[in-house]
Amino acid sequence: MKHFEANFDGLVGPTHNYAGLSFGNVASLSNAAAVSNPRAAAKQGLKKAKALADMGMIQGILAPQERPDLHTLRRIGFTGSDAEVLNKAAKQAPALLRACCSASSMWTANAATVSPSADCRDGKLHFTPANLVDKLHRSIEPITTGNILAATFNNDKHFSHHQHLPEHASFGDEGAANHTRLCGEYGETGIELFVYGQEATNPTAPKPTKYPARQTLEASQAIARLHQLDDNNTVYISQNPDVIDQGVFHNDVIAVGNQNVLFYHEQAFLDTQNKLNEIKQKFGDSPLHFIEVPTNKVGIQDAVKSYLFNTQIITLPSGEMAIIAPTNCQENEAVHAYLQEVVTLGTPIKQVHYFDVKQSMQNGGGPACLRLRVAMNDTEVAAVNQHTLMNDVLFSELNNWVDKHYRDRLSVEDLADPQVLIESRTALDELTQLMQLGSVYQFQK
Ligand SMILES: NCCC[C@H](NC(=O)CCC(=O)O)C(=O)O
Repeated sequence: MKHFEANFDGLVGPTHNYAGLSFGNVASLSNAAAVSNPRAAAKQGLKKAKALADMGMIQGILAPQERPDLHTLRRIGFTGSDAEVLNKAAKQAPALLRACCSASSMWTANAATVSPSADCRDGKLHFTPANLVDKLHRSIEPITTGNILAATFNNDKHFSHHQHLPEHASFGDEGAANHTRLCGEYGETGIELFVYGQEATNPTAPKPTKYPARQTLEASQAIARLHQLDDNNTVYISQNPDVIDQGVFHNDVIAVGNQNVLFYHEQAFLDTQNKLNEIKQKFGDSPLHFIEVPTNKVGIQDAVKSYLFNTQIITLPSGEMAIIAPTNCQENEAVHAYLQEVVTLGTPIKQVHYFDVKQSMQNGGGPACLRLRVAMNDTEVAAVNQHTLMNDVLFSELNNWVDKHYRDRLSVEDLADPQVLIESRTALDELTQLMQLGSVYQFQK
């Protein structure tokens, strides 16, 4: 049996915009009200996804969500025709309208936590959509995320889909962005690392003071129970609250792992040495590479700005590992120098590839945010909805679809335009046919 790690990238939706919705996410706040280019954003994402497929990786695409979210606007009391609902919301509660228009589901690292079958007692691959309760605009994602995941991984024999955790701050869950898996070969049982920002039921535990901690220990533990993980293969690590207060709103802004490599900033965690020892002890005797980046080489601000750690580390078919980095890393002197050095350190990382994902970066989403990792064996890959897998045909179909439906300019004022809603629904309806997803959206029910 062969094993792979697939990446499922979020297709950027037609309403991609800069609304400044994510307090604690420096890029989102600093680009608030900038004019976006949804067409360029979608194409930047597709280009990265296709490049990975061309490198021999299994690459999938997850469909975007329906925005503006008329269902939520009606649920909070706006009435009338669709155009009237948009108009009333724009006049009476513009901030709520903006929250209902974000294309934030594109960051599929926050779509769900995924545990491969080798780690789970029942031998199935488990998915739990993230509840994303810390941010209003993201808290409206999980139900449709669950629909899209079920339509993509549509085989009950191999895939187990859970409901998102209870919608309360005690269970704040941001999905795979706070979850890393270390393993030997992808098919071997791995060590699942859960990184949290606060303990909901222990008020004296460390937590940030300026910005919110989006992930709780209680949420991480609930996921581990649901996914039937073994305690001997699970490690819980507290994020360093000081770095959350400097803009590290998810662990994947400061650490990333792949197979036997953990790449992290020296300030990423609390109790680092003990946690590294626990990982080593649970990982066993095979070689493990901890690549710790010191502050005197790359400071937290440089890491947050460049997204050095929001890179993907992938294992190429040759066995070599490559870092998939945003071009922003090339533009930062200290980070670029570090990346030139990292391939010489004698670790499995031998290559760095740069991609322009600036439309996403301006909202705080780098290459790693744009993808959900799903380690699978060949039987499981065969059980995936094949119309979601990237190849020459899907790439050209999706590019044509974007050209046909997406605007190249969108401001927050445009979000109230009923025409944007019509364009978005027309596009998504066509997409569900193209990717054979069935009716995953409210407007299709
Ligand atoms: N993993 C990266 C997630 C980025 C995302 N940004 C946003 O939602 C910004 C949206 C806006 O401000 O328009 C977030 O913070 O959850």
